[in-house]
Amino acid sequence: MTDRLHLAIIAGDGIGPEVIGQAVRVLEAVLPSGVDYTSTEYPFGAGHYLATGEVLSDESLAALKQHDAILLGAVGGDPADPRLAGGIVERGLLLKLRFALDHYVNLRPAEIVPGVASPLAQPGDVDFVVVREGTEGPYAGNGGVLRDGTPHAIATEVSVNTEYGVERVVRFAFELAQRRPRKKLTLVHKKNVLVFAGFMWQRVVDRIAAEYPDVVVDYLHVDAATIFMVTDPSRFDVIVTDNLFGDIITDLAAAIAGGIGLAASGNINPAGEFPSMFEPVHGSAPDIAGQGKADPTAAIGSVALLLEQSGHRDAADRVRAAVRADLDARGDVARSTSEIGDAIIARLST
Ligand SMILES: NC(=O)C1=CN([C@@H]2O[C@H](COP(=O)(O)OP(=O)(O)OC[C@H]3O[C@@H](n4cnc5c(N)ncnc54)[C@H](O)[C@@H]3O)[C@@H](O)[C@H]2O)C=CC1
Ligand SMILES: CC(C)CC(=O)C(=O)O
Ligand SMILES: [Mg+2]
Repeated sequence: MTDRLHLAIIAGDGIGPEVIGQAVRVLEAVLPSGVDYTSTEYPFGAGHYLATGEVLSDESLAALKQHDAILLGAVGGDPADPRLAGGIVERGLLLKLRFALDHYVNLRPAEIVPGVASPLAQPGDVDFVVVREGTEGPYAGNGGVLRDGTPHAIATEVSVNTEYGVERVVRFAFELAQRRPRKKLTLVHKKNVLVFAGFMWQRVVDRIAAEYPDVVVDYLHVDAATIFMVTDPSRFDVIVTDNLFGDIITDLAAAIAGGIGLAASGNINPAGEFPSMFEPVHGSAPDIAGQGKADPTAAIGSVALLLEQSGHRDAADRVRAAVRADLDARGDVARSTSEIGDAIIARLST
């Protein structure tokens, strides 16, 4: 346990500030009194970029590195705004942070808890964790356009997979699987077509599996994984996968586990060389921004992951218990963002 938490808050765009407002209230309500806690808000996001021209300067990155953890809402503005073309904020801020802070583990748990309705006809057990690689794959920025603007333009987006990068995230996933009761790890890839990267992932999994003989190892092509996530989610325990597949299947995982408004995540730098960053799986949801409709539960669940990673396990458990109690009592009554925050805070045990 660390007794210092100097937190950076990037509330971001759209519903980001709405959900982060509630998440910070919860965090501050559960932090043990002896912790040296400070919070610093940073304005980064699409709005800040449009107002100032800064996405994330080197000085800002250096300032963020001084913190113990980062809590992020969501970034991204109107996709139709030509000034934001090319994912300038998503890539220049969010991905830049994940890469610069070496967040090679993108941890995304999915669980149906009592009181939560799943759209699945027969929900079964949804209780798995996706370990998504966070620094490589097609998101690494290796690509370009030839003959741009002509009828013969060629666009490439190269998936980068290093043995080093794959090995460290696969090892993390095995460690996690070994600590869980079912001890099962599923590699999700597309090795029947993406043979160069897929074979590397499989080879690394096979090699590391020898060190974890009590972990059952499975493989699924990503397309089949989406079938089983809907028809038989109980077959998953820990999933390890690359950056792109992990992005896609975790929105699906969120949907089957009660909705994107509930899905928390952590961008983890396991060795603690750099601050880890915690954020809901969802984006800035411009379609509901400013209406008090956003569910802050995903952001609050991300606070639980932050507390856990910072060594405050009791506080993390208190947040999770309060979220569970609230979900169990929620019913069909529509509540505003702040009403959900109030209800969860009221359920925090002492
Ligand atoms: N980590 C991040 O900062 C991310 C940013 N984005 C960015 O966010 C913007 C919008 O992206 P979309 O593809 O529309 O994905 P989105 O996740 O923002 O929204 C998808 C759907 O889920 C709903 N939704 C999302 N969060 C919710 C919540 N907490 N409560 C209730 N409903 C919620 C939205 O209203 C929308 O109908 C884009 O600019 C995108 O690039 C997208 C994903 C992640
Ligand atoms: C906006 C993307 C860069 C990120 C994303 O969708 C995610 O991490 O889930
Ligand atoms: Mg996503």
